[in-house]
Amino acid sequence: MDLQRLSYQGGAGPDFNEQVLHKTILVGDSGVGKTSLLVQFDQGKFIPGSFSATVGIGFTNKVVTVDGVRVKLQIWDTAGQERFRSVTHAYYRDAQALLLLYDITNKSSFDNIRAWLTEIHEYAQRDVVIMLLGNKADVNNERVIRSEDGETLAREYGVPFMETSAKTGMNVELAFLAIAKELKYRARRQADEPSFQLRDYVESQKKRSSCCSFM
Ligand SMILES: Nc1nc2c(ncn2[C@@H]2O[C@H](COP(=O)(O)OP(=O)(O)OP(=O)(O)O)[C@@H](O)[C@H]2O)c(=O)[nH]1
Repeated sequence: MDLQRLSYQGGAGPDFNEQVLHKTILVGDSGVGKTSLLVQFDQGKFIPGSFSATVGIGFTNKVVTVDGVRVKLQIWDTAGQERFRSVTHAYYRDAQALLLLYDITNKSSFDNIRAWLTEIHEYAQRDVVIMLLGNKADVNNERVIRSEDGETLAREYGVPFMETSAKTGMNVELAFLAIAKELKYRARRQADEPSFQLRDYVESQKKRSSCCSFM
């Protein structure tokens, strides 16, 4: 998908520049739906049609409100193709969060998750927030990766997991808001504030929306 159309300052408000910028990066194989996920989150729409691979990297700024606090996310959309890997690695280092996607209808995109995690551990900060997303959950009839397989892999690496659909919007907002909540908690934690566990939060929110799951 064409990044030219994505690189603008979305959701800016009056105190936009006063806030801490939280850099979040979308990674995963080419075609898993990174650009589509970002467009769905930012613009609430899905652009169907032929697939056009991202070239290079671009970002969208988005301000979200969590627990009454405005959190500014700078969301970077990377190209999944191998030939851009050295470019995207350079962006990992100052990322606070990484959303790692696979496509539930594409086995190799799931098999490659371990390699992505190895790269992330090599190039990103040790305490980077990672979330695993199994995208295209709307295409259940072409599913080759069971939801439990995603859960098991995520548990092995100690990261939260959910299935999403950039097409229907399923869990898209939840994924970004959960990341924003974790980043807000880390940046502004008050001494008397109870600790926030991202995985527990994601699990509780998934249960609440289990009415709409595709499994
Ligand atoms: N049905 C369905 N199709 C999707 C979904 N997400 C993305 N697609 C389609 O999958 C194709 C690839 O989507 P992109 O968002 O361009 O994938 P990408 O991960 O950004 O790919 P690269 O830019 O090459 O890294 C497009 O044809 C999208 O319309 C989804 O949740 N459901």
